[in-house]
Amino acid sequence: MNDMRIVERDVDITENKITARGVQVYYGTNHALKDVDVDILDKTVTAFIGPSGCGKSTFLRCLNRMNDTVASARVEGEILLEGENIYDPKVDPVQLRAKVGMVFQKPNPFPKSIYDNVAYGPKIHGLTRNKAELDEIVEKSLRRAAIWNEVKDRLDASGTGLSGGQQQRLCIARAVATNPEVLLMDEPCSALDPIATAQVEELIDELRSQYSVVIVTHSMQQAARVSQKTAFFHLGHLVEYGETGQIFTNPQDPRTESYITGRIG
Ligand SMILES: Nc1ncnc2c1ncn2[C@@H]1O[C@H](COP(=O)(O)OP(=O)(O)OP(=O)(O)O)[C@@H](O)[C@H]1O
Repeated sequence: MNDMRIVERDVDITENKITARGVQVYYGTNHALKDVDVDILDKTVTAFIGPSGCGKSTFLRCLNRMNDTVASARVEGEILLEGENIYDPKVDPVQLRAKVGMVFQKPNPFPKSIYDNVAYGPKIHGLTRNKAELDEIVEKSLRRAAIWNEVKDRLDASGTGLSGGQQQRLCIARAVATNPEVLLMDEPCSALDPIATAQVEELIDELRSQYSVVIVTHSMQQAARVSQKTAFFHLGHLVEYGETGQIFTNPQDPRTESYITGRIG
């Protein structure tokens, strides 16, 4: 793949956060993802785009072993997080998911207080020694998710009582509370109105100063607005990966061109 060579040439290898090589995913006999190679960079937003059913979410879920929870799913190949194989039997998937956090399509706060939603991860992973440290992490995470000012006076209120956009930012606060290295977002704005979408997109841009962010989106406009790198998937193949501007203005593969010009979808 030409674009892989461009990335390898232009980017200092130390900036690589995740390296995937020869990744195959099967659901029973359905070969859903075929021989995917990609380098996901640190402090970068990478968008996964492509028509429905092409394997975007499947690949995203490989990156924190969420596919482990699907009985029929089988993953082959190699996925390295900072050089370590995340599928090594020694790796605890729960610990992995603290390092590679995930935000889902539909905001899914726990039916607990706003405070407890954010405190949950640091508590189960033993990241704090006392209440003062936990308070500090909760505040820092809510600030990072740009929702602190809206909730600071009602931290004991239920997370499920917030608006959809606030719930999604609360879920982002929950994901960053365990100090992850990578944030995976599966269509994080699809249940949000345009104002909440704009807020979350702005937040994604801010988050990239600290994390490697990977976002699955159906919206090419969103991919163009928020990402620096884009990967185009089609029928289980990663067809093209490169600079977002280049993918949208000068795609190298005719399938990418057909998709971005609306001829396949
Ligand atoms: N839990 C599952 N069990 C069985 N097959 C699945 C499962 N999840 C996905 N698949 C299959 O894997 C293929 C890729 O699906 P996937 O959800 O990854 O695509 P996608 O590009 O994210 O699609 P969409 O944009 O519609 O969400 C499809 O053929 C789908 O039917």
